Amino acid sequence: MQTKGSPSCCCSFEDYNLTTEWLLNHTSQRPKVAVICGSGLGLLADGAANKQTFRYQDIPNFPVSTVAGHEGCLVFGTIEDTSCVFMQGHFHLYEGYSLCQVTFPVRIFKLMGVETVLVTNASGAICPDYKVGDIMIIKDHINLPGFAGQHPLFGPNDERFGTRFPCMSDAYSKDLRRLAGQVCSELGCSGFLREGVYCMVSGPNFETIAEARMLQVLGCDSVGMSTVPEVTVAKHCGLRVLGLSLITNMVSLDYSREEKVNHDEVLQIGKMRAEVLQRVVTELISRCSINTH
Ligand SMILES: O=P(O)(O)O[C@@H]1C[C@H](O)[C@@H](CO)O1
Ligand SMILES: Nc1nc2[nH]cnc2c(=O)[nH]1
Repeated sequence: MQTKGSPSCCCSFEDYNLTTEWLLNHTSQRPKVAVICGSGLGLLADGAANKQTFRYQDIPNFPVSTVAGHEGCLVFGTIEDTSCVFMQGHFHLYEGYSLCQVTFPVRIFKLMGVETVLVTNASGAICPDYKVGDIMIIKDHINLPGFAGQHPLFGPNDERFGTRFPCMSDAYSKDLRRLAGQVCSELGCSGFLREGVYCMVSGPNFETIAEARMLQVLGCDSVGMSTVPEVTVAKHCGLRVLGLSLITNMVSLDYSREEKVNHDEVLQIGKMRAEVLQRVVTELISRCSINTH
């Protein structure tokens, strides 16, 4: 596999197979659900039993995490009867990875037999009604880097994974969104639960005020630097997807605002909501297997 920064797909089917075989030979778990933990949300794996952990650096072909709040571990475990895999830390374009590398684990999960992917992230609120600490069920997304030619499915299409022109109008499973809403209200989260549109920008800088205003006009409720490539690749290869975004800060839409967002604040809000998010994720997974596509 090529290293950082390749413009289109740099991973061959053999690369994916090699990593899949390695993992299948090193764990007896056969995960059905994969959870991708966003910034500061690695604790989501704590609800699993029978855990087995691999560091990314020890897994052949796996990228490594370079950002604070991303532990860089793949954790296998079980929640009730469901075998799961958790990514404690995921990869970003701004780290210098190609989108093929960013999304590499998703295809590994597919080859391992995963059927459902639960993506989580930290994002800033564009919608002025949102509050810090809100949990937003992702209803839809805007792939801003994709508009500019940074797309994970660029290059020759491998039909073994999916079609050349995947439909994205139903990227986030309606059934899973409904289930997430139910679980959140049963767990007492209705007061800080939202459903909205997530927009990906490449980062690493946070938005200028003019950019934030543009995103608001475009219909975005929140903005972050991840998730969309993973969801696109997951949908391409037929996985069903649920996305949960933790609102960690309000994005400035006004030149008079004095607050300045920073990554430490993002991680701090992650810590504040980690426990409740963990309960939501654990409950969702335990009910996932009895809810079909
Ligand atoms: O990895 P996610 O998308 O959860 O984290 C967001 C985007 C940046 O990585 C980081 C900025 O604080 O938070
Ligand atoms: N682009 C972007 N990413 C974020 N991740 C967490 N907060 C933010 C934000 O305000 N903007």
